[in-house]
Amino acid sequence: MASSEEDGTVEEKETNNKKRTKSALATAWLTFYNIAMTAGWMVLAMAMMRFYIQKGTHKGLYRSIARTLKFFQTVALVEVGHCAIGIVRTSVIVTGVQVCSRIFMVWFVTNSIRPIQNEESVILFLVVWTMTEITRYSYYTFNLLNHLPYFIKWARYNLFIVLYPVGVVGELLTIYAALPFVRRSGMYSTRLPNIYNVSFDYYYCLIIVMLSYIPLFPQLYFHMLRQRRRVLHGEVIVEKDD
Ligand SMILES: CCCCCCCCCCCCC/C=C/C(=O)SCCNC(=O)CCNC(=O)[C@H](O)C(C)(C)COP(=O)(O)OP(=O)(O)OC[C@H]1O[C@@H](n2cnc3c(N)ncnc32)[C@H](O)[C@@H]1OP(=O)(O)O
Repeated sequence: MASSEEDGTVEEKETNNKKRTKSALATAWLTFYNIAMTAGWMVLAMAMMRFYIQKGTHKGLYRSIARTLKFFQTVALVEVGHCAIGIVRTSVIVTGVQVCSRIFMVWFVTNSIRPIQNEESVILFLVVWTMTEITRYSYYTFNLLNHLPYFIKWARYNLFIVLYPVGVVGELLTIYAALPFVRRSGMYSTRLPNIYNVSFDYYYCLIIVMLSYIPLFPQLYFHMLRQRRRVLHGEVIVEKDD
């Protein structure tokens, strides 16, 4: 009896030690990740400002920052992994939609369709993304270090009220501007007849993506409003599981 109780205690201690090591490792990784991402988006912000000050135009700005943008936005895919393995308390679906829509905008719209790279709408969503990400990653970093200045917390849970819709407008206008080129060039499309007997039209795919903002964006926006109430006003929010 005594020995089984002792065994239980040893097992409990081992489990607790494992949990502590796991959570220390997770915290160390997340701190490193968030610092690197804050730095990355700050580099992007500075590169955009320098370009605009030197050239006096937004034309060519996208190409000048494309590599850095593609790198840091693509790396954000690991955030879906963070949710999946449970080291951050966020929904895989919410994070997945957010990250995938950004990656789609970068790789399959802005980067692949050169004629739209100088559109003002591209600059609009780039500026908005940059402001959002600098605030978001600095919030996570300071929060993990338990030294969170109130203005960063305030910015994280207030700026999105304006930035989120403005970013979405920039993204939608960019896709809209891409439509005529995609229709003319037939890019990423296959027409029948072909050996696979499959037809795909990227033009209609882009229209479907634009339409999918109607049901998806409000969900992300209301999710953030709930997070805002929870963090700034201490409300207890019960969210449905994934
Ligand atoms: C394949 C094609 C698909 C196309 C589909 C198209 C449809 C798309 C429709 C939608 C379009 C959206 C487009 C996006 C546009 C823009 O981004 S515009 C710019 C403005 N954007 C924003 O302001 C949105 C910002 N986005 C987010 O904040 C996130 O992406 C989020 C997932 C929505 C955030 O949600 P969540 O993580 O739940 O909120 P938080 O409060 O930040 O975090 C919750 C808890 O998790 C902790 N945490 C999360 N990440 C980290 C981390 N990296 N490090 C450490 N901790 C983290 C966080 O601290 C919280 O913890 P607790 O306080 O303990 O709860």
